[in-house]
Amino acid sequence: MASLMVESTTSMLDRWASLIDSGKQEIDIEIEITTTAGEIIAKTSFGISYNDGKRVFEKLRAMQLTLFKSNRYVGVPFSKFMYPKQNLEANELGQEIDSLLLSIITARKNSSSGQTEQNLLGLLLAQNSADVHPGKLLTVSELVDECKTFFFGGHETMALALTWTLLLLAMHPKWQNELREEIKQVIGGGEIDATKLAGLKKMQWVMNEVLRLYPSAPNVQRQAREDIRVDNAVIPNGTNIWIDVVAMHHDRAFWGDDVNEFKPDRFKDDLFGGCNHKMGYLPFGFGGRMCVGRNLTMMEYKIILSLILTRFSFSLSPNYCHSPSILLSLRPTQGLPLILRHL
Ligand code: HEM
Repeated sequence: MASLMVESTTSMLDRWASLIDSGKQEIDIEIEITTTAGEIIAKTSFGISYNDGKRVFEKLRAMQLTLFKSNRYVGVPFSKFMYPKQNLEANELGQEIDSLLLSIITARKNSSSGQTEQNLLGLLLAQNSADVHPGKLLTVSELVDECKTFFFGGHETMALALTWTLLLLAMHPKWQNELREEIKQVIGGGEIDATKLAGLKKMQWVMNEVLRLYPSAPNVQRQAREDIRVDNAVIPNGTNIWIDVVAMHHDRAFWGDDVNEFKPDRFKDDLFGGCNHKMGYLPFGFGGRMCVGRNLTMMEYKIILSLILTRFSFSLSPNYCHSPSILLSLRPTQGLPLILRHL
């Protein structure tokens, strides 16, 4: 997987280099990184090219926009009658996405190398045979659902974590230099060796701090399975609960007076960044449903950021307009224009 990540990132950075050489120093980083993260998940998880996955991404994005308008009413009785147009659109998009994914799965099943490929889809198909798990097979619609979660969950949150990182590093050039120094010491000048990535400790603090200030998954959902008493309030069985991660990560009572400052070293000696509540830091959720992609995220984040930092320095464009907004994920709604320079 690491070599596929390096390949996609390098072609993005070569494109940036050509743009700079042709006199265009300002680049909208958010679009660039989202496209590259999409290409990486398409290749590493499904063994397909970005162009083949592109239609799925486009439909998923359209569905995200449609659902966002009505998603606060998930679980509210009769809510589907409140937004009939959006619900109809979302249903149609859902069916189109299902059939696109189904055609990817069918093509893989029918290909000679399909079930032996070492990517998520290859492994899912190989495991999903009666010889390996008698009686416990996934249905086709469950396979489609798994693929959908990975397609969507596997690139946007990741791309946003990097986008917010580049914003904060552009605002704190001291941290760009600290990370460059660390990359030099840990990785050296040659090709990236994935086994050395764990040594990038400061980069890990930076990632943790970025996900604290701008958690790309801004809330986590749960459903009460029994009546739950919290002080004097009772949350009735069956209630859908949205846990506001952004609010918790910005709570002065948990983090202290410097809560809104970018201070990666708060994670230096503490995995929870000095938060005084054991459930106060939840960028990847918690418990049995915690993000299954978090180790992959750390690897991809470190590879892409190392490659960027060793080729370019960057600062914020005067055209940047700070507008974080929740559209299922936490996004910079006006993009992230940066001024890039060759190192
Ligand atoms: C910065 C990057 C990422 C963030 C912030 C993030 C965040 C999250 C969060 C908050 C959840 C819900 C956890 C819960 O309910 O407790 C989740 C679930 C999930 N994530 Fe991620 N994620 C990231 C990257 C990825 C990647 C790269 C993949 C796949 C390659 C992925 C796949 C999934 C899947 C499949 C689930 C559902 C797990 C389940 O329900 O059992 N995520 N993620």
